Order: sequence, then C-alpha cells, then structure tokens
Amino acid sequence: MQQPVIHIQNLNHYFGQGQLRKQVLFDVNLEIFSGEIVIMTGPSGSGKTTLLSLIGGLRSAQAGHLQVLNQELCGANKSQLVQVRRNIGYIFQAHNLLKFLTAQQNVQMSIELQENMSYQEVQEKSAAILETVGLGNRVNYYPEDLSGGQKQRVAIARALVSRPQLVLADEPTAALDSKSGRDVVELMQQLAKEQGTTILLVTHDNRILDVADRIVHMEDGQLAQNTKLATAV
Ligand SMILES: Nc1ncnc2c1ncn2[C@@H]1O[C@H](COP(=O)(O)OP(=O)(O)OP(=O)(O)O)[C@@H](O)[C@H]1O
Repeated sequence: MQQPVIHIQNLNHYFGQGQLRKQVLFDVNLEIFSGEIVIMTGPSGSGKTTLLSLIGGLRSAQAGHLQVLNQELCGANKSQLVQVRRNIGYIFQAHNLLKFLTAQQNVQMSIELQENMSYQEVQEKSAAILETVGLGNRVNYYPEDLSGGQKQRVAIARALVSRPQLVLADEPTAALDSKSGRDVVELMQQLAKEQGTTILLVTHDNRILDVADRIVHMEDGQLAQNTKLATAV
C-alpha cells in the first residue's frame, strides 16, 4: 500500500506554560497521500495555521505522532526539521516576496538555496516556471510593480520551482479578488497535477473548494474527517 505523505495520529498541541497553558489541537488524526489536494476549512482560531506550521516543520510538535515525508517530526531535532522543510513549498496569505529582488530573482533564490545547479540552469528554470504561471513578460519586474494576483503567482512559482513533494498553502487567495483567487488556485492545481505534488491548503474562501480532492474541517482544535465536497459547499 502507498505510504501517506502526511500521517498524523493523536496529535495534541499546547501553547503557553503553567496556568496559561492552553490546548489548541485535540487528538488530531489525518492521512494525506501523494498527489492529493486537500483543503482545510474551519472558523478563525480553530487551529488550522497551528496544524499547518507543525506539518511544515516550522514549529516543534509536542505530543502524538506527526510523520511528514517519512520523517517523524514529534521529537525531531533542528537538522531533521530543516531536512523536511527542503522538500516542502510554502505559500502564505501575504506573498512574502523580497521587495528588492525581481520576480525572477525571488524564484531563483528558492532554487539556489536548495539545489546544486549551475547559474545558467537556475536562470532557465526560474524563467520557465514564470512563463508557466503567465509572467514571462514580467520576469524583471519588482514586486511593487506587480498586482496582488501577479505577486501571488510569483510566490507559487517560487514554491513549486524545486518540484517539492508537498506544498502547504495558508489562505493563498485571501488578499485577492475572486477572479485572481480562482486563477491562482487553478494554477496551483494544474502545476501540482503535472508534478505529482501533494497540496494541503487552508482557506475561508468557499469559491475555491471544488479544486480539492477532499475537504477536512477544523473546529475547536478537532479535525472532522473526509467531508464530502457536496455537503461542504
Ligand atoms: N503563538 C501562539 N501563542 C499562544 N496562542 C496561540 C499562538 N498561536 C495561536 N494561538 C492560539 O491558538 C488557537 C489556534 O490559532 P490558529 O492561528 O491556529 O487558528 P486558525 O484556525 O489558523 O485561525 P485563522 O483562521 O484566524 O488564521 C487560537 O486560540 C490562537 O489564539
């Protein structure tokens, strides 16, 4: 049987110490397989971003089991977390582009950090993916000269250029109008299907739920499983 890309069992998470200690994730269980697009919905404060940051190795998992790309992250050390992060692409609500780098340089940086490649190859790869996301004529633009949707497309190009096995996206359409939001997720879907990437996407945006293969719902730190598309919309 296929190994899940993400395998979570009885995951609990707490913030704060002593009397201020507060549990925010309760016995979370989730399996996500290669090539799946899973959307996580749920009210504000329910724990979605916390779960995403644990899966992404951006925060240390405390209790339970959290296996990502065959690495147990509960109790993992710094270098194990860094190793897992290398195989994950991140897309956030705010695109987080570096404003003093052009679109192409922003994308290039992500490859240079990860792979041993000649400068020419890096340039070719970054130009090619910007072309794919429809920004072939904007490669030398700085973020401030791009629209919100264009900046988010650069962020997608940056997250996917190294062909990560897993992409984690937190509200990638939040800052976009409905047309740009739709374009951006369809692009993620298309690139992921081409590259066999697994996507876990957190959103409040009901208009994009149909790109998911599966929807899971977080409520008060608990994850409801396998919501059917038809009932969730
Ligand atoms: N660093 C932190 N320290 C203490 N409490 C935190 C911290 N980060 C989040 N929390 C709390 O954990 C709970 C879950 O927050 P989280 O950001 O994961 O929710 P969310 O579902 O992503 O919300 P939103 O949709 O508004 O982004 C909230 O009660 C929040 O106040």
